[in-house]
Amino acid sequence: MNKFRHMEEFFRANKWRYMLGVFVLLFVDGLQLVTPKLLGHITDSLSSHTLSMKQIYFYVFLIILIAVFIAVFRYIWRMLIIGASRDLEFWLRNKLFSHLEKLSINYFHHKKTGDLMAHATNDINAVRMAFGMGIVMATDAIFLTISTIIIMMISVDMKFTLVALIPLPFVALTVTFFGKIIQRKFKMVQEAFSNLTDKAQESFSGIRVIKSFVQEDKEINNFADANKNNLDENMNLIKIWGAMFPLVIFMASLSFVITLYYGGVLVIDKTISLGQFVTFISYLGLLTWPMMAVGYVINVLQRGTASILRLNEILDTEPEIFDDENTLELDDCEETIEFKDLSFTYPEAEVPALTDIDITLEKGKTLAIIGKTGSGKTTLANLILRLYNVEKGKLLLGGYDINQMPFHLLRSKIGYVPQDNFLFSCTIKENIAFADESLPFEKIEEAAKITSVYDDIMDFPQKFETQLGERGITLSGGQKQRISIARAIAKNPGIMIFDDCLSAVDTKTEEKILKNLKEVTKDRTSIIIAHRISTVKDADEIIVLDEGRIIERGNHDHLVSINGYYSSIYHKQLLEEKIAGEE
Ligand SMILES: Nc1ncnc2c1ncn2[C@@H]1O[C@H](COP(=O)(O)OP(=O)(O)OP(=O)(O)O)[C@@H](O)[C@H]1O
Repeated sequence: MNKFRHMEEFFRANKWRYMLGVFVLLFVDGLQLVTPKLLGHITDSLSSHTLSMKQIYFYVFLIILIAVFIAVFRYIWRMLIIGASRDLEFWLRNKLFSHLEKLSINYFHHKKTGDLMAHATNDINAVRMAFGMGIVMATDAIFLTISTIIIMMISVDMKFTLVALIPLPFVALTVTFFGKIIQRKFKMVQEAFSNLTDKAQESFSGIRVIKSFVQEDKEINNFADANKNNLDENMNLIKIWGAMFPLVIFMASLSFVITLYYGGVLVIDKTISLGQFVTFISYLGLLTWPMMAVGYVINVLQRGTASILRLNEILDTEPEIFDDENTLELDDCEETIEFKDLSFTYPEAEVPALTDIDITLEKGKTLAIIGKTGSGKTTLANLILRLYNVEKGKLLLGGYDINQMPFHLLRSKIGYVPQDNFLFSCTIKENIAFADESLPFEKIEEAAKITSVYDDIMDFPQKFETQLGERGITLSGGQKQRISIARAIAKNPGIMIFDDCLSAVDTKTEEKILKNLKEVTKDRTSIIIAHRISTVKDADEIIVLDEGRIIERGNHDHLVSINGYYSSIYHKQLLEEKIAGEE
C-alpha cells in the first residue's frame, strides 16, 4: 500500500513548490561550483603575472555577485522547501486531530493520552524533517557529491581526486553510525523530559492529596530523581555529539593533508598548475557538507518513514460507529426510548455490563435508575448516546433502531449531564453555551437560574465571563455539577439524561434544583441516574439495577411497599436525614 496515501492531498497541492525549491537548490549548488574554478584561474594568472588590476576588480565583483546570488537563492529555496515542510506539519497535525476527534470512544480506552500526544509531536516532527531538511540533504548529497567529484577529476586530475577522497566515505559512514546512536539517545532524552514534565504536572494537580498526606518530601525526592535522569540522558547525548564532530572534522582534514602532500608533489612536478591546486582544495572544502549529509539523510529518512507508518496506523483506524448505507434519512423522531431484552458486554470485557434490559419510556416521562456502584447505570446512558454499538433491534429511539439513526439527529436530541461534570478551560458563559455559541445571553442566564447556580456566578467578579480551568477560577464540586446541568438544559433537547449529577450538592439545594428541573423536564423524556432516593422518588418509573439486571421496578410507593433493595436504602437514608436534622 502507498505509504504516503494520507499525505497525497498535500503533496498534490504543493508539488510545484517542492519542485521549484529543488530546482533553486540545484541552481545554488551549481553556483557554488563556479567560485573554486574562478579562484584557480586567478591564482594561475597571478603566478604567471598576466593579471591586470582591471581584471582583479572584475573577478572580485564576479565573486561578490555569485555570493549575493547564492545568498538570495538560498533564502528562496529555504522558503520554498522548509516553508512547505512547516505547512505539511501544520496540515498533518490538523488532520490527525480531526481524525482522532471522530474516532469512537472505545479507541481512547486503549490509548494513553501521552502516546497520542507523542504522535502529535514527535512523529509529525520527524515527517517534517524528512520532507524539509531531508529533501535538501538528499539533493545536496547526490548532486553536490557527484558533480564536485566529476569536476575535480576533469579539471584537475583523476588519480589525485581518488586518492584525496579516500577519507570522505568514512565521514559518511561515521555520521551514519553516530546518527543512529544519537537518535536512540535523543529518544531517551525526550522520554526523560516527558517523564519529568508528567511528574511535575501530576504533582501540581494532586497537590491537595500530597499536602493532606504530608508527602511533600517524597514528591521532592521523586522529582529530583526524574530530574537527575533527565540530566544523565542529556549528558549521554552530549558525549556522543562531542565525540562525533571532532572525529568527522579530523577525517575531513585528512583529505586536506593528503591533498597538501600529493597535490604539492604534483605542483612541483608541474603535472598540475598552482591554480588547479587551489581549485582542488576549494572543491574539497565544498565536499565535506554533502558527505556529512549522506550520513544524516539516511537517518532522517528512516525516522520519517517509521513515523509515517505509525501515523498511518492511526489514520487508517476507522470510527467503529458511523453513519452508513443503512442509516435512515430522518430529520426528526418522537422522544421515546425502548430497550428490548437488551444485553451488552463492553468490547474486551468478559462479563456483560447489562443483561435482559426491558424498558419502555414514553415521551415526556421520567425514568429513574438507582443501584449499587458498578451496576450498569452509566452503561445504559452510554448506549442511548450510542457511544457503543448494540445488537440490532434491541434499542429503539422514536420507534427506530438506534443503529440506523443519523448521528446528528441522535446527538442533537439528547442533553447529557455526565457523571464527571467535565468543564472546559473557557468562560462560564462559553461552557453553558457549549452546544450553540450563538445562544442568546438570556437563555444562558435562564439555564443558570434553573440549576440554582446563577447567584454563585453573580458573586464572581467577572460573573458569566469568569474564566474556568487551569488559568481561571476553581469551582466547588456542586457549582461544577450545576453548570454542567445548565449546559445540558441550554441545549434545549427533547431527551435529558442526568448521570448522578446532584451528588455534590446539599439536600436543600438539591430540592431547589429538582423543583426547577421538574418544570424543565415536564414535556421532555428524562432519565435520572442517582444514588439518593430524594433525587428519584418523583419519577414516573424507577428501576433498580444490580449487576446489570433490573431487580425491582415501579414507582416510589410501590418500591417502598415491596421491602426490597429500594425500600432498604430509602429507610437508611431517612434515618440518616433524621440524625443529621437532630444534630
Ligand atoms: N469502557 C469499559 N470497558 C469495560 N468495562 C466497563 C467499561 N465501563 C464500565 N465498565 C464496567 O461495566 C460495569 C458497569 O459500569 P457502569 O459505569 O455502568 O456502572 P454504574 O452503575 O454507572 O456505576 P457508578 O454508580 O459507580 O457510576 C462495571 O463493572 C464497570 O467496571
